[in-house]
Amino acid sequence: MWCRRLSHLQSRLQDLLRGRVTCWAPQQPNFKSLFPLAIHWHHTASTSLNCVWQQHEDHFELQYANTVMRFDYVWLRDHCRSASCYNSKTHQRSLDTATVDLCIQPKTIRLDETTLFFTWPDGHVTRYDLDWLVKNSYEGQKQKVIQPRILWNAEIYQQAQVPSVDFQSFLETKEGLKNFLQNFLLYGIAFVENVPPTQEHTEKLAERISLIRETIYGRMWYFTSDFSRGDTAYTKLALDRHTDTTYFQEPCGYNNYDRAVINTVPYDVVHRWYTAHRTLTIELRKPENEFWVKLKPGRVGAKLERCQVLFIDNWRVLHGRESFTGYRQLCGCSLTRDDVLNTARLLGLQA
Ligand SMILES: C[N+](C)(C)CCCC[C@H](N)C(=O)O
Ligand SMILES: O=C(O)CCC(=O)C(=O)O
Ligand SMILES: [Fe+2]
Repeated sequence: MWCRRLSHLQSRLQDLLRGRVTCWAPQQPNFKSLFPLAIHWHHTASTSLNCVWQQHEDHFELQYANTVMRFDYVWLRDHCRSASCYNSKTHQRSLDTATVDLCIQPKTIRLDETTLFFTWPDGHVTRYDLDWLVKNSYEGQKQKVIQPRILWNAEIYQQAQVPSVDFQSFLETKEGLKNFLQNFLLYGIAFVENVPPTQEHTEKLAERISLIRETIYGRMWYFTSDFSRGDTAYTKLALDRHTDTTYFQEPCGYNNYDRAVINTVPYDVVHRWYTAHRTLTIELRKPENEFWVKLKPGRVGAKLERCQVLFIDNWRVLHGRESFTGYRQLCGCSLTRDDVLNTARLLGLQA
């Protein structure tokens, strides 16, 4: 009898969790006697809402919008949006999380239309809209569409024929900026064309999407092969693929030239690192993984021509150059990742 009831109960619970049952009352009057811990399954009045929830000993379980979510009670108290717990003007928490009892459980839970009301032992009431819970739950986040990233090699990128964005459109239209950022997020590189070949215009472009990051090389850098800095970038030498500023606590990404002495791990770990480094380097140096771009010069002699600006996501794409002869000048800057992603999000992109 016990195992039958149990299997019967389990199958009903599974039905419930799979959303096949929208409202279900225990079959036997002495249902509570079956389990030491009564399982409170609650359901909505209208089946259209199709919301089922259960108050467990240590968490709250909610099935809604085809998602089964589980919430810790401290989390439910901590994320309260009541006037005393949350500053809706600044979107900041006023509640001191450290004052929430880690063993807190709601005294009552009530669903009214699409709002759940949790009443806590001290009488405080927290209300959650069901859609807010889906959007902010761990299970809801997992389903969220994340910004796709297209992994590419030279052939894939060339075939993609990714359009550059024109300088004017990038600076003056939301569409132009959004298209640029969409490509940048997808591929990790993106071009702006027809840019007047001046540091000021390059700076204007950069400030359109981010704050400019001041580094030891200055805010906007304008450099040539004059060895004005003790760095091979300021020479005519070829530079193998790399990213810059790896010696900073908040680097753009990693770089073999600037790598300091490895002395933070014992020799056997060092050897594993070299093996991994070799695997990565071999992959990076495969010709099919190299995309060569001949940057259009903006100034040839006294002649000024509009040129292009290349944005690189240093966390995804490395850069380098061939050795060269003659005079060559490059202007650019480093951007702060948070601000680039923030601009993309403000335009509705998943960044
Ligand atoms: C010339 N420019 C200012 C662009 C940066 C030079 C960076 C040099 C250094 N090797 C590094 O990788 O950080
Ligand atoms: O000269 C170039 O094209 C790039 C040099 C470089 O990698 C750098 O300055 O960080
Ligand atoms: Fe570099």
